[in-house]
Amino acid sequence: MTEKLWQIEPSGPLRGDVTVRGAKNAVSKHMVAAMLGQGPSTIRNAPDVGEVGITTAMLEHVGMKVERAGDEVTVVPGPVTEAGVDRTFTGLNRIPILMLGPLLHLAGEAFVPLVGGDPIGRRPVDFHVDALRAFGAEVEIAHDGIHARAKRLRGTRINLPYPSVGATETVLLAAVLAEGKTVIRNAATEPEIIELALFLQRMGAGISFSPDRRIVVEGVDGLAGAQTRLAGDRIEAFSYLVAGLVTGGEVRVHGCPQDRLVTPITTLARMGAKFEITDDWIMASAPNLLSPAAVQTDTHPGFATDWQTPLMVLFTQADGMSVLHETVYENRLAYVPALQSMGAEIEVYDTCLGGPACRYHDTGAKHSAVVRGISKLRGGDVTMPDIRAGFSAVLAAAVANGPSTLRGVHHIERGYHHPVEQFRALGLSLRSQEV
Ligand SMILES: CC(=O)N[C@H]1[C@@H](OP(=O)(O)OP(=O)(O)OC[C@H]2O[C@@H](n3ccc(=O)[nH]c3=O)[C@H](O)[C@@H]2O)O[C@H](CO)[C@@H](O)[C@@H]1O
Ligand SMILES: C=C(OP(=O)(O)O)C(=O)O
Repeated sequence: MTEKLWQIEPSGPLRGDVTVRGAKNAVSKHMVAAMLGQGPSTIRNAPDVGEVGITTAMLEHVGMKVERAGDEVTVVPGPVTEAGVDRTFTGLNRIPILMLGPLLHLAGEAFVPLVGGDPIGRRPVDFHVDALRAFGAEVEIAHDGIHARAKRLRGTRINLPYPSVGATETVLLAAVLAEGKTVIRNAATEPEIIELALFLQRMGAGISFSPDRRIVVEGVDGLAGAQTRLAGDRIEAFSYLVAGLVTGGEVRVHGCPQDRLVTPITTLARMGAKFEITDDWIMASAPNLLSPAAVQTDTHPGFATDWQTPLMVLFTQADGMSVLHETVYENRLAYVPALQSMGAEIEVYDTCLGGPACRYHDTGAKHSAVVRGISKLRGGDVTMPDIRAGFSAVLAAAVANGPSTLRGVHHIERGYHHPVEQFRALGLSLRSQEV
């Protein structure tokens, strides 16, 4: 078995232009929604990432046709040939759980294997299961996945215990073709949810947004195919802006609208970063040493958990003690030992630091961090545990004193569009090797 690894030499300030495409999750979810159309749907500005390949194979397995041409993905719905996602997809990503609702609409029954995604917490799917049961589906949880059955889903009232992104999407995908009205309370409002809802509306769904995290869906009898162009990935955009800042350089990110980055731009500006923002691009630079900060991750419009890992590396280069409180996933600081092994002075705690108590306050989960800057980082040999932690390892390697070897590169390739080319264009000495 060969392993791909990246050899990184610190190369001074990273400078230049990066263009981001749509988010890995957004493409996959639009593809799942497209299964419900009575004609083909086309999704533009799709990134060239591993995640799209996985989701393509899942859709093809159940009978859909998927065509890729440049940055376009076209889904041509066909009769469901297999009312379930194959067990070979177990653990590959989190998309199968979103296919339950659509498969129930199309085939009256569905099986999905255990979902994966990054190992950043327990990530249960109880909200999804409870919601589908509320729609009238019979759902049985087996050791290897979830079986569901329903003649016709009926609109219902769902009050999510937490504004879960995935569960809100499960409800949307079930509600659009359910009989009657569905009201989702405590819905997630992340830009990717709005983007998916707009696409469903284009397909003919009856969706309205109400104040206080409430979404109302009037079920319709059929949906048509639709076309859309995805907005740029806000996680990727933020990560490259930080790549410039952390190395004392300046990265100009194209393709991600400013309104997706309001919160982290303000966070970085409070630390002393200077921004130039136009309708087409955003550029960040740090003329002086950055100040430390206290940041708590949260659901939208708060500071997203997926922005946390690059910020942690930036904290190691800020002038003083910073605090990070992760409130979305209990195990999302599991990558900290890798940064510590490269010299980062970070301590993790099981208490809620720098913000009010969160769901994890008495669980023993180490979900707060205190970071001492400026930490002198040294090169290391690090295995990436997940996609966002992987990006932080690249940033740490870029500012370290000495070369680094990074393993587990497939995590980054699952979601970042052509990362080797992007980093090299910014001036990073990065050698990709199969060993
Ligand atoms: C494929 C995808 O879109 N991934 C994103 C999605 O993950 P994902 O949709 O899995 O994240 P959720 O918003 O559902 O999770 C938020 C919190 O709710 C909990 N929860 C969720 C569902 C459930 O049934 N029960 C439950 O307890 C989770 O464990 C977590 O603590 O949103 C996250 C939060 O913005 C992002 O970090 C991920 O990149
Ligand atoms: C956690 C993430 O992805 P997934 O939910 O697919 O694991 C992520 O994109 O940061």
